[in-house]
Amino acid sequence: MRIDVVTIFPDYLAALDLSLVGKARQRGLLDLRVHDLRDWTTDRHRTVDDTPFGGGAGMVMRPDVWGTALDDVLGGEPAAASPGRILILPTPSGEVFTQRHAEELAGAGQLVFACGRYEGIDARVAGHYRDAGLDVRELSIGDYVLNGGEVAALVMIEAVARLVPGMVGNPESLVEESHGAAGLLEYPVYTKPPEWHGRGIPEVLLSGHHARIERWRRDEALRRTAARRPDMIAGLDGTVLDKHDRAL
Ligand SMILES: NC(=O)c1ccno1
Repeated sequence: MRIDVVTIFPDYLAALDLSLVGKARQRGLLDLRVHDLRDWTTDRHRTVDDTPFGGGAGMVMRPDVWGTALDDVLGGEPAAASPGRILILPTPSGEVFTQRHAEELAGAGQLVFACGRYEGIDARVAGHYRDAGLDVRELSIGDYVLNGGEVAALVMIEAVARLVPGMVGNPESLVEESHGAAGLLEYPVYTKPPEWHGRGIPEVLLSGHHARIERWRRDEALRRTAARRPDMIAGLDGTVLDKHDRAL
């Protein structure tokens, strides 16, 4: 998978050289490229923004600079001729990014993140590439406002990259995670020492009885989800909950 990030703060993406994503880059699992938007400016001040039409506070990022940058990063072909490519604009006004998005995006050939700053990117940029047939997503990582799209891009890249085959050592570890296939939050986990500040381990986890352990973990996942995210319980497919679950 190729991931491109276009930003006026390339150093913000330095974290992508670390940990799992960094190792994946070294192993050739991810072709991750960070671009400085100002490299596509033509004036000596390397201007990327201007005042908003209609007035108002702040500045808006120019469509002409973004257009030349994205045309280059998208390979210069007509965008529509490139299936498997997705242009992502992180924005607080976007659809909320979820694990389902991460799973879908992990199957793309190329993700291009356009990180806006100031009051955002001129709306014609998204429209131009959408009308050209490119899959354009305006996505938010949550109901709050950041100073730019870089942190949101980091969050989405990590959530996606870890799902790319070969990224995590044991793919099994992805199965029971929160927001995974079961549609629940993950159960509580414990490790050594067996006692800590007078707190022990749930007995069942020491029993070696796998069926009981599995049942306990599912019960805890259901209890935790019902307590913290009742909306997720409401959204469960009716066939997911068995008689025992419903009795909890
Ligand atoms: N909530 C967000 O994803 C966001 C992106 C840029 N500013 O806020």
